[in-house]
Amino acid sequence: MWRRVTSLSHLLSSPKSSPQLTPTSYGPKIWETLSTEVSKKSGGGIFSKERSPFITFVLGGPGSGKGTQCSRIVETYGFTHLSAGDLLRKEITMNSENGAMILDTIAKGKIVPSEVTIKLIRKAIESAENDKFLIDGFPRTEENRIAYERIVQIGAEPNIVLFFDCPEEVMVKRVLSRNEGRVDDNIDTVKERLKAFRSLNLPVINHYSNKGVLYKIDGTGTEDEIFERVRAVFDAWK
Ligand SMILES: Nc1ncnc2c1ncn2[C@@H]1O[C@H](COP(=O)(O)OP(=O)(O)OP(=O)(O)O)[C@@H](O)[C@H]1O
Ligand SMILES: Nc1ccn([C@H]2C[C@H](O)[C@@H](COP(=O)(O)O)O2)c(=O)n1
Ligand SMILES: [Mg+2]
Repeated sequence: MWRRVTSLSHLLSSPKSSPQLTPTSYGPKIWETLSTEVSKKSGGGIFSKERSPFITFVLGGPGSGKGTQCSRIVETYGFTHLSAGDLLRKEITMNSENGAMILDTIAKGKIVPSEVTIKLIRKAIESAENDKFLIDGFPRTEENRIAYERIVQIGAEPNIVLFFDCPEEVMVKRVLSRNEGRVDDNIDTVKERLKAFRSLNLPVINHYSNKGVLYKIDGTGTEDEIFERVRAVFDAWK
């Protein structure tokens, strides 16, 4: 298991309330004890004492650079990258049972019901052998977050939450220059996605800030400059 080895307090986002749970306040030993107790009582979430992976949620508005930075983290630190958006888009491509509903929702810049997204994430985690995951673009809403906590049960809190903080005009410019044929990369849908980000995702980000696990990263500058900021977080764990 990765343990934090260096102080990161200068990177932690300011908590909204106190007292705070900081990453050091639940070190591996106490964690193992708690996991065992919960495991005896619970009906079996996807993690167990034998398997409690290191989970990083990667959050930020549309075009804030989540996917780009996740690729760099994968290369450097060996995480498995699970993008909620990519998992949903795959359902559209495969013309699955929910494919049409997902397409309609994404095209409108809205959020897909949590039970659909969580099933895809669950399946992806269960079929991977890695013990380090980057879950990109999830949880997007409080409903997403609660759905995750229900299926995970043990270790419901992520170890780290990265938040790429970026001005809206920079995000819009990046999304509109992305040339990947995404149905939601147009100005009308981007406006809706920004609205959804402000009203639904910011409360989730605040939740993790209050829990003391949020690392707010300046998402402006070049990809290399941003990755240097990301490295400061991951190099402090091993
Ligand atoms: N630092 C950067 N400077 C300029 N362009 C960037 C930077 N980081 C990413 N990009 C480009 O901006 C676009 C959006 O980046 P990316 O796909 O990583 O964002 P995202 O947060 O995953 O967005 P979404 O939520 O829409 O999936 C991409 O075309 C990417 O190549
Ligand atoms: N938890 C999620 C993640 C994504 N979606 C939908 C809505 C997003 O606008 C779209 C694209 O996601 P992205 O690739 O930008 O992360 O996918 C969702 O409903 N729930
Ligand atoms: Mg992305």
